[in-house]
Amino acid sequence: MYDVIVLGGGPGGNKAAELAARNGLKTVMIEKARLGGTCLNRGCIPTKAYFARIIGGHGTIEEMWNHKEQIVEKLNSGISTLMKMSGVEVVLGTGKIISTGETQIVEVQTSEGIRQIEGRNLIIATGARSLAMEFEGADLPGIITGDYAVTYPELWKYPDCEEVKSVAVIGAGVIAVELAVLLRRMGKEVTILKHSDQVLRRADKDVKKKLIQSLKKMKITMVDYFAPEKALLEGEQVKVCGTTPKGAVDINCDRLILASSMIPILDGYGLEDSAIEYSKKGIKVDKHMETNVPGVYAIGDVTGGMMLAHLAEYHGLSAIEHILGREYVINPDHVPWCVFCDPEIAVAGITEDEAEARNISVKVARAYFLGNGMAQALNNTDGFVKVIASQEDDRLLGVHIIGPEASSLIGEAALAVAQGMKAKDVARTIHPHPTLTECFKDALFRLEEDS
Ligand SMILES: Cc1cc2nc3c(=O)[nH]c(=O)nc-3n(C[C@H](O)[C@H](O)[C@H](O)COP(=O)(O)OP(=O)(O)OC[C@H]3O[C@@H](n4cnc5c(N)ncnc54)[C@H](O)[C@@H]3O)c2cc1C
Ligand SMILES: NC(=O)c1ccc[n+]([C@@H]2O[C@H](COP(=O)([O-])OP(=O)(O)OC[C@H]3O[C@@H](n4cnc5c(N)ncnc54)[C@H](O)[C@@H]3O)[C@@H](O)[C@H]2O)c1
Repeated sequence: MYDVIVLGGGPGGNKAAELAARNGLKTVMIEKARLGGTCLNRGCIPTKAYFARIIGGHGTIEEMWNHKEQIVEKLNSGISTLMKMSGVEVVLGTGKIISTGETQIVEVQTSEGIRQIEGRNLIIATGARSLAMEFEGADLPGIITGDYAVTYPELWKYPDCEEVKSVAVIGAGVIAVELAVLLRRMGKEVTILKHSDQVLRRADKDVKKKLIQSLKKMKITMVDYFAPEKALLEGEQVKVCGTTPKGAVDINCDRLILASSMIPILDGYGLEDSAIEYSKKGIKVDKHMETNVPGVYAIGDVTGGMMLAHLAEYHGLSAIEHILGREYVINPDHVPWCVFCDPEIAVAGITEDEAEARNISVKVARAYFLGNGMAQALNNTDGFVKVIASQEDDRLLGVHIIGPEASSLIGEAALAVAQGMKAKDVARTIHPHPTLTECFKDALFRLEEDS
């Protein structure tokens, strides 16, 4: 009998299994494909390997695919080693929940046959997939879903990628924006077909405005309020036909990427036949990530909401702490997130609009990278840091960065927001010179000047 069975070996499952085993719990993790899940094999890591090459300017397009493959291989074997060293037993095969209750039973179809595994606790970490779009022809060749788009050699690998001159992307979320920017910077003609007039719906309004300007400057075409009706093949090309409030729009492209949201995976592992509560938004959990069935937890993308690798890991921490009789509860306002486009975007805390919706009176200030010595030295001055603090008690509520190395800069802001620090105290924490972090400090001081 195991103490913990983890179903799914992505970032959520890996972290939960590692923490469980390191805390002395007898742990088994079941994975049907490759360790590392979406994040390592076709999500965060491959896209950022491309990002570093294409946007960071390290090396050529020719080297890019191999660089990505090497990183994925290296990290994949790193996870195997980590699991072994932590004392996690890894079972490769497809798991199916057979029963839940006092004892959780999962049956695993392995290459050697069926194995039945019993445990006191079960953690479901089966992830998400791209939402299937329902228009006619959505499954034609040349049409790719966002969750697997980085695995296609014809989009990224030289010389195969030379064949593809134009790409259209349906969606305007993080996946759509990141892929559109990478492909544009590789020289493709890129069209973003948007559901509304927005991009990155959860981002701050000034950041969105700046992002749209940057996308236009890059000559990425955007079509607003596009509703796809059908797709057809015209020779080697895909023709997407749809409507907008201004009339019919047809787009011809070599490849079409469907990136209009990810949805939790709720089928294929016995969830439907179990007593575990779920809706199409995901498996329902409480603040400890426990489902309605005591001893059964769900973490990561399968719970819906914000789908982020780091959040999946912290969900894992929350579940394991609860199993150990301790508590770690996540405040959704304290989950930072980043978008690896050009300029980079990073967020900690809430937006001005969210503050307004909650009747919180706020003060807001900005500082621009144009006035920052290190940004000037890096010749990368495009963007700003926007800070939002409570008018009442000066608590830092939100930090929104669009600019150089935004994703590396957000850690400090995430700490300050999560710890409920006052903007004045963060500003008075000495920031070294010359660094990009001074732009954050400058925005904080400006908050004092403006109020
Ligand atoms: C293109 C793209 C880029 C992304 N970039 C970022 C980023 O930069 N930063 C970020 O934070 N997030 C990013 N994400 C999101 C991130 O990948 C996910 O939030 C993260 O992978 C979720 O982790 P998870 O453990 O919940 O699920 P997953 O990583 O999806 O892992 C689930 C695992 O469960 C396994 N599994 C499923 N069913 C079974 C079964 N029945 N038996 C055995 N195993 C099973 C699957 O094979 C898979 O390995 C990106 C996603 C995509 C698609
Ligand atoms: N850098 C990162 O952290 C990173 C990178 C990629 C993905 N992710 C995560 O993965 C998850 C999924 O990303 P995503 O981009 O699919 O989702 P998302 O929720 O960010 O965006 C979905 C987008 O698709 C649009 N859309 C919805 N229905 C549509 C339709 N019928 N036609 C056209 N557009 C439509 C929405 O308006 C929205 O802009 C997110 O939670 C995201 O945070 C994170």
